[in-house]
Amino acid sequence: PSLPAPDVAAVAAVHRTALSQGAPGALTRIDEGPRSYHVATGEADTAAHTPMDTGRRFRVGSVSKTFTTVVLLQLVAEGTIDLDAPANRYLPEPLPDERITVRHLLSHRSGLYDYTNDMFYNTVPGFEAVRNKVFSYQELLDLSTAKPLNNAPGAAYSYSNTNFVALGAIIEQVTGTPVATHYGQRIFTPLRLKNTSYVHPRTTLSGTYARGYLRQDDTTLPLVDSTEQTVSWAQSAGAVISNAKDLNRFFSALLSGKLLPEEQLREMTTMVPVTADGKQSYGLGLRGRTLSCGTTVYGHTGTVQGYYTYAFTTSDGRRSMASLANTSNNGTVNTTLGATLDASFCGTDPA
Ligand SMILES: CC1(C)S[C@@H]2[C@H](NC(=O)CCCC[C@H](NC(=O)C[NH3+])C(=O)[O-])C(=O)N2[C@H]1C(=O)[O-]
Repeated sequence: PSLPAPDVAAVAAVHRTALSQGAPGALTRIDEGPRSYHVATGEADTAAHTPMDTGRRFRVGSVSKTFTTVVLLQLVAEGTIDLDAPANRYLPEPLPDERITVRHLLSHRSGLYDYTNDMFYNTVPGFEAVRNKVFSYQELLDLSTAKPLNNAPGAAYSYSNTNFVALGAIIEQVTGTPVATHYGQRIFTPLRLKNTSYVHPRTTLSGTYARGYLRQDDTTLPLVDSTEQTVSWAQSAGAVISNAKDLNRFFSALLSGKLLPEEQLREMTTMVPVTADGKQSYGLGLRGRTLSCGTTVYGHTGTVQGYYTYAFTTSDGRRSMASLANTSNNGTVNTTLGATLDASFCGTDPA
């Protein structure tokens, strides 16, 4: 069944609301076959007063988790990794519970504590303390395993960056190759994602990009320019840089079966509800959202200092949308930006 046309006016209204709530700028790009729709609002750089445009690159945060999942599941398809094996079979140093499997990591059911809870408890001091730091995977895993598991492995969904740091460590341990090489060879190059990169631990963005602005916990204080950082606290859990066109191409290719064999795509899109209303779900490195019109879209969200991202596509990959607001530590903006999904896929503003 064909979807109603995107409501571009509603997308623009969502952007205006996000700006009224503190975002310097916002962009949304929708792609459907040869057609693309562009909405850009506000500023990409508040010092230079550079207007936002939909071609600009940005830090995608946890949307990186879906890229990591594609690499991992390609290794599963190649017979290198067994989804239901203990993660400890593939890690250089063991996690504290042998029952944690690779699948638990991909579905946030391992119970591993998320070290960013402590790292960013105080938003700006926490960020300033790590923005130029380079961590090893093991240092991040050690921060997590210093705390008890949130739940017994497999017993519950508990989202944790630690899971995708462990998966990055597994990829590098079993292949002897950095994740950056796998992202490039397996995804960026074949899909011609010319505006997508993994440059950890470099702190700068290349090409044309949106600057990111972190709101302080004391919201009366000015925004902090958080554009330059290593994102070493996240790496395979959050350090990819991309733009809206590339994210749309990535998620369309993924859901239309161009990146994974059928068996692995089926595993990835086997969704488990994670909200009481069942409208939000998680599969393997993939979020599902059932929208106001009943359409379910698949993708991921991202929160990294100065950048909120939504990147989703339809179950057949025919229509994709990527939205960015260049601020963070502002839950109101993050929730508001999510309404671009309904405007883009349901053709209505849910308000
Ligand atoms: C589950 C999430 C929301 S959090 C997770 C990951 N991002 C982080 O873990 C960063 C957390 C701190 C970010 C910071 N917040 C604070 O410092 C608050 N004290 C800010 O807003 O810039 C990502 O991305 N995921 C999002 C996701 O998957 O959507």
